[in-house]
Amino acid sequence: MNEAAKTLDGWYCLHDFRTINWPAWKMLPTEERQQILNEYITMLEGWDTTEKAGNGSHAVYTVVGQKADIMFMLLRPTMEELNEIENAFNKTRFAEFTIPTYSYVSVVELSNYMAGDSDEDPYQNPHVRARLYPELPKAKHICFYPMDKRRDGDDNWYMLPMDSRREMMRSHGMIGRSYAGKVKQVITGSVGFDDWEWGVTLFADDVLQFKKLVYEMRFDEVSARFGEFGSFYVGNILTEENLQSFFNI
Ligand code: VOV
Repeated sequence: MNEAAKTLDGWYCLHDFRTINWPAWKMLPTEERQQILNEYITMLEGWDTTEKAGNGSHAVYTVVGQKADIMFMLLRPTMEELNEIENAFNKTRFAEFTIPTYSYVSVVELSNYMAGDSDEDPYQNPHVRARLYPELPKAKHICFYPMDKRRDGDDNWYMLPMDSRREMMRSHGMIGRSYAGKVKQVITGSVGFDDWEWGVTLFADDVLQFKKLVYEMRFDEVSARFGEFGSFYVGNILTEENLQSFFNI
């Protein structure tokens, strides 16, 4: 049997995409809209408390285009907690004015392609921990898409020997590293959890860097030969400061 890459797995991850039912939202009296927003803000403050305690992280972005209006990215130590947050959100009054459009379930993942030989427990390494249990950056922009590695005839990633895969991942990592300080990536594994094999979430203050990075990677063998991609979602951060104007009618 071919050697499977070993993964380190961190926090569980839910990407939740919603459109806003603007016609219904518009029908509400201003005061009621504000009450609903206050309840929503209270929920976000709860998430902030969890984040500050180091027990999870979250990101809230508006989505450009018609695939969704807002997206939540939630990280928690267990699948149960993700489900609890999802259910709690669905029971808020605010959720009554949202329509789910897409969701993605995964877990923060690091593979051992780049790992050196060491006897230490990687889960105790602070650098590894910072990547498995990340505080999501408050970057201006987010880009999310799911992807697979191809399994088709001669282009079957899963039939390649470990050394070939490692070599290609090294090249992938080199391109990625040249975007250090411009794009931060969070790779989440979703084999057995959702319809694609990975979720790719990118954060940047300059939105154009997403296009440059993804385009450059298309010429790199691992993406050129083996990458298969789902829908792309791109958006802008929804902070507490711009939340009022976003929901204002
Ligand atoms: C922002 C830059 C960036 C950087 C630095 C980076 C580096 C690295 C390293 C070093 C490694 C391997 C070890 C590990 O950490 O797991 C990976 C792993 C991975 N990547 Fe990556 N990647 C980036 C960015 C980055 C992008 C933009 C994409 C999408 C590809 C594209 O064509 O659209 C991607 C995908 C992945 C995936 C799906 C995996 C897991 C593959 C597997 O088979 O297991 N990735 N990645």
